[in-house]
Amino acid sequence: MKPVDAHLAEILRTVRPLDPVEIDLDRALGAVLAESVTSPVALPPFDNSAMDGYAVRAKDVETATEDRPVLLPVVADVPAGEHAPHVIEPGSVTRIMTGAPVPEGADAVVPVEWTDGGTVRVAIHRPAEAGNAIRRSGEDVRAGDVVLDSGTLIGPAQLGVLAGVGRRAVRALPRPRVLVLSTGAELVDPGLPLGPGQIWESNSYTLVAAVREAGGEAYRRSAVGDDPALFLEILTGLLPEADAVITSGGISMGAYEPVKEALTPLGTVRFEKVAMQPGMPQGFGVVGEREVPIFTLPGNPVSSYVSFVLYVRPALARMRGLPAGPPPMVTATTTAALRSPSGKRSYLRGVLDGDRVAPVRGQGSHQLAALAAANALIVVPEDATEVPAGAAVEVIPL
Ligand SMILES: Nc1nc2c(c(=O)[nH]1)N[C@H]1C(S)=C(S)[C@@H](COP(=O)(O)OP(=O)(O)OC[C@H]3O[C@@H](n4cnc5c(N)ncnc54)[C@H](O)[C@@H]3O)O[C@H]1N2
Ligand code: MOO
Repeated sequence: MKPVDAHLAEILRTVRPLDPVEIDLDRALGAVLAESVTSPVALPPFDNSAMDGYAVRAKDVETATEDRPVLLPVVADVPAGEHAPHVIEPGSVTRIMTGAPVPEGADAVVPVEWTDGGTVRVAIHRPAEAGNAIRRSGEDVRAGDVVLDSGTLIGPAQLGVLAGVGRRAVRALPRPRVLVLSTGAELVDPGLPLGPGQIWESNSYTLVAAVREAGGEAYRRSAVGDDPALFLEILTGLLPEADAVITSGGISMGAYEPVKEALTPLGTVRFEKVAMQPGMPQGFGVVGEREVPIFTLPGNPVSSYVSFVLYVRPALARMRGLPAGPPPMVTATTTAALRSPSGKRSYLRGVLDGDRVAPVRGQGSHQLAALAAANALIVVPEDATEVPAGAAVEVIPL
């Protein structure tokens, strides 16, 4: 059987980062920058007020106290967005709002709370030091500064700075478009009634969600049936829109294995047994002229999700231009004894709580509810068949 690490290594050798494209800011969340972004202007672009209050000369208010406020005429109002250049003469002030340009001649802002709030004449009862509540031009970013390096993952704050430096679009690696196809004649979409021998289709829901969580855009085509020709027709029809394909089911030893039967003749997808449980039957390769990577995951629900975590998630990271490797692990103490088949790496479902992990009841690869109760996979190495309670184990948080 093929070792887990060898299977991942083969996948990561095959999968390439997507080509960068121009992406509008509104669609750029989760994309990875393929350019470094500089600011065309200083930020803030002009000296502006950090508070609502009065723009003053600090010297004019230096004697102000609660008992002996300084009385000054208010010569203008400066709301944010104002562009008329105001100048204050010694002994006068303007009203000013947060974000409004500081008038020429003023060197401090007195917050409204230190005044009587007057609009014609204001009584100021606390002095302000020069520079008080003024945000200087360029103190965030200078014109020409790099604000984001190439390779940066665009999250909410990065979108904010892109917009803040006036960018409408960026050159970036897009989020991979992933087609999720589930096969099986016994599958019925949730919401429809079950007939005899049928079950509700769940894998595509798990996998679509997992793709989205991993930064991809997912498209579902559920319950494709068990006919290899129809499977191939559907796959071929949807392939032009996909950067990667995930299938579930139809790859093991049964009489009706549509995925294996349809893809084996192409010669570009390999079906093999990987030394792991769950998830032993695996297939990986490329399809179509664009050599789109395809992950043919086993149909058992726990097997397909575990396979996603181990193989597809790192591959999507590589496609996005992010660091890609095995899932991060932490060490914990198992609260109960564990069993694992010899020669296979087990990924047991567990609940990780601090530095302790408890295996859940129900370790079958069909046990959806047990998977949903877990928040971690407990890794038992190939050479271990039993692990006593209290032993240290490696755990993959989910
Ligand atoms: N003779 C052998 N039989 C099996 C072997 C084997 O080595 N020799 N391997 C077993 C293992 S391990 C697994 S895992 C499964 C993998 O089978 P397939 O990938 O071909 O999947 P199916 O047969 O289509 O389905 C397996 C199981 O999962 C349920 N299923 C499938 N798709 C979905 C879905 N979208 N939503 C919910 N449940 C799904 C399906 O009803 C089956 O119960 O093969 C073993 N057999
Ligand atoms: O190895 Mo299969 O994936 O038990 O469930």
